[in-house]
Amino acid sequence: MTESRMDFRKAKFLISAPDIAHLNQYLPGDAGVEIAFAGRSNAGKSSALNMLTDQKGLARTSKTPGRTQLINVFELDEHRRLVDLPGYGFAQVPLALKKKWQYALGEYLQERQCLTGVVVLMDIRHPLKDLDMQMIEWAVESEIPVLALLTKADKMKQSERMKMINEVRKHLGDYDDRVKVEAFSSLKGLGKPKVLSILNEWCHPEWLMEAIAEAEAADESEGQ
Ligand SMILES: Nc1nc2c(ncn2[C@@H]2O[C@H](COP(=O)(O)OP(=O)(O)OP(=O)(O)O)[C@@H](O)[C@H]2O)c(=O)[nH]1
Repeated sequence: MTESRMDFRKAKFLISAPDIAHLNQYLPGDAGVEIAFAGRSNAGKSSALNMLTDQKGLARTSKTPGRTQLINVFELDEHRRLVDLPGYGFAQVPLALKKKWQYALGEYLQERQCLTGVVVLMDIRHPLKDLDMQMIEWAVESEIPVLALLTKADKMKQSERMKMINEVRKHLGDYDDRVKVEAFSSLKGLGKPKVLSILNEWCHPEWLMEAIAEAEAADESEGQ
């Protein structure tokens, strides 16, 4: 049986694609499991990916909002990938360019069959903006589980942090278990074990485990 604990430190950069057409060209088949990281520009997507994989330079971080303009794909193993999506909601970008990224983002979300879970990253100091809510609602409607990650949690005192987590949980309470809410700090590692455990669960859907077990059984009987 295949090991059921992912080693996220093994993540490696696979490709950057400007749109889904390029993604399908590089990665044909739309198969396996993809976990996407989405959020407003500057929410901390790249920093979170680096912290979760213990690799400082895996995803490019920046003080300038709007740096992640491409769909960046990182491979965990032959069946599973993490995806850094273009940030949304950044005003200071020429409209034509913004439309191009937002189109690529929408296209990815709508067309990607292997999308198994979405991490929606929001700065803990101002979460649940309109576009975040749209993203969460879209995922729930599409029956894709969501992890609402409140980033930069180190910028708040523990008591304020707990208050904010509870407020966000209350606000998203109607979605029950379909939307989980956690606080996170890429700077301090706060929330990391909890997030890794959720990602690990998403990496092992029953259908994939069955497919892997079947393939292994077929290999074994061929080898006999
Ligand atoms: N204090 C603190 N700063 C953080 C944290 N995570 C990210 N930052 C900072 O926030 C800024 C944006 O982080 P990125 O990880 O580049 O954000 P992004 O969402 O990938 O940004 P885009 O490329 O615009 O989509 C950087 O200056 C980071 O150093 C955190 O947990 N704590």
